[in-house]
Amino acid sequence: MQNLKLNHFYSYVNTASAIIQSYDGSIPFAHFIKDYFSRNKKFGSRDRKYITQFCYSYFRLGRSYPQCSVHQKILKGLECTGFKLDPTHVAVLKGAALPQDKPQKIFNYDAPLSEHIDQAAFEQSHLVQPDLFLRIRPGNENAVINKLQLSAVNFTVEGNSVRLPNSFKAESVIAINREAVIQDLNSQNVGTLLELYKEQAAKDAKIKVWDCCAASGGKSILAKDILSDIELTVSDLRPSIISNLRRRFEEAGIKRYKSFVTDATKARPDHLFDLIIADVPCSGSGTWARTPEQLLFFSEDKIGDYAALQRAILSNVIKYLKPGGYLLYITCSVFRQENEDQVHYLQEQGVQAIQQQVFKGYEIKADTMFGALLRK
Ligand SMILES: C[S@@+](CC[C@H](N)C(=O)[O-])C[C@H]1O[C@@H](n2cnc3c(N)ncnc32)[C@H](O)[C@@H]1O
Repeated sequence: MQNLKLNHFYSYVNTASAIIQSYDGSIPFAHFIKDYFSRNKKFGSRDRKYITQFCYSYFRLGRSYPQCSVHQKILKGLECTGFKLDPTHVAVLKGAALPQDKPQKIFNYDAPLSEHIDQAAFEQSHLVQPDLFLRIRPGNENAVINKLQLSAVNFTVEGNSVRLPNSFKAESVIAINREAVIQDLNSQNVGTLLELYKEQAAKDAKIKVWDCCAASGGKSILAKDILSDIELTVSDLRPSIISNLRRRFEEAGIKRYKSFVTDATKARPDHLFDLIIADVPCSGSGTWARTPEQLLFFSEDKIGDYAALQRAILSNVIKYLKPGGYLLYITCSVFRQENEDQVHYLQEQGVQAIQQQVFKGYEIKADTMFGALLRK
């Protein structure tokens, strides 16, 4: 990075600035910039890498420096993310100065955060991209570790979690979904609540599990790996999501399950469940170090919309819990309204909280998640 020729540096700042100014937040920035490069073929892979990095450095500052130009914010973002700027770099600002103060409004929302989240540390964590994580599936520990060793990538292993550099193409080395799943560390750690369920739940019959917001089935595969012998039902809102899930389950070797397309606020499954997993749609605010454009484009009033949708899903699905059945509520949000307040709401409906926890990712280069295990 620091060997970058000055004329290239200036050109990348100008291009990143133009891209940022044409982006309106309506699609993820990763898709937007991919599309931009596919329309603008003159950029080689090195150019694309730098321009992308320059754009993300800008977004990582969130709403800090509202008085500054896009060029100033790109340079300040680079400085805050470890690029050593000298006066020749700053010359691209054509006489304007680089702000000297630290970024103050990276995560600039008034809504209260969940308990025990260190606001300052959480805010600063957005300057760093989280790592890539694999969860090794049972029985594949040696195979996965051997393959990673042969690939010469730098990695660390803790239990069955593997931490890798973000640029690593895991699918070129590992049979993804069969041997290991790509899953953020704290999404994996939510599994501790499934372990708790396993300790507490009756063991006399096959556990009936409904993953009511299944997406491509990350939590279902986790549940299958932890609870083993389950009768699994999955559902989500759109057919395309369920067909992705089917593909993934095939790779994962999960053959026996029921799937259907339904709105979980209105779903009417034909039987009751021992365990419902509600990994609900949410602000995603615990994951914005991966998608820092959200720091600029997410508007606070959407928190209430998500909270209302979550409540509608919860108030419907708890009807399909057996008496004594368990609910695993999960978000990747840091906002109290989507987390503890929803647990409180469930308690008001007569569902008892067994354990709730913020899985903090901001000090360990991972996402922040919230999970609660409740019992009807
Ligand atoms: C956080 S994601 C679930 C992630 C998934 N559990 C995993 O681990 O990969 C939330 C999912 O809820 C789905 N969803 C949103 N609104 C819904 C609704 N009203 N009913 C059912 N699913 C919904 C979305 O399509 C999305 O796939």
